[in-house]
Amino acid sequence: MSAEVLVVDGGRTADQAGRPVTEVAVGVLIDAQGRFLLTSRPPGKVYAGYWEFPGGKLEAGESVEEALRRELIEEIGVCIGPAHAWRTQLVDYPHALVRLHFCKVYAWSGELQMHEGQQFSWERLPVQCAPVLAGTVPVLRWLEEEAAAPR
Ligand SMILES: Nc1nc2c([nH]c(=O)n2[C@@H]2O[C@H](COP(=O)(O)OP(=O)(O)OP(=O)(O)O)[C@@H](O)[C@H]2O)c(=O)[nH]1
Repeated sequence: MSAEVLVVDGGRTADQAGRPVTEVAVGVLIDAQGRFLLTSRPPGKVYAGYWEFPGGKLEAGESVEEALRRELIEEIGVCIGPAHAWRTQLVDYPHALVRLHFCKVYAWSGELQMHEGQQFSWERLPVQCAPVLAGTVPVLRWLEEEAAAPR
């Protein structure tokens, strides 16, 4: 769990007081070879073309796991097994203040299908795709830390 706010684009001080927080469920899908899945943000969305972990906003009444399961079916065509809550990160973008709930996922069914015109890549550290979304960068650091000192 991280209490720090990541402030992105604009060079302002964290001005999150009073802004609504958008809760976002994000999946770190890890395959049998230890690779993780990154997808590019679809055309037409903010930060289109930037690479991120797949996921999306919680709808009213949804848990993080429910939202993640729904989003991944909608966006990449796979139905996930258990979502293991891992870390959270508050990110202050000019367009939104988001709380990212990162979950590790080791099991899913179905073949990857990019339903929104994204690209996908199974990655290892250091990642080869660029640019990476600012809110994704801390996750890569956490993965590095875990690789250096497995829990
Ligand atoms: N999915 C995802 N979103 C991230 C990550 N890192 C990060 O800062 N975000 C931010 O979290 C928010 C997620 O919104 P989204 O646009 O993907 O969600 P969504 O599919 O529900 O959007 P919609 O409103 O178009 O339906 C965006 O502001 C995005 O910039 C990440 O690794 N994965």
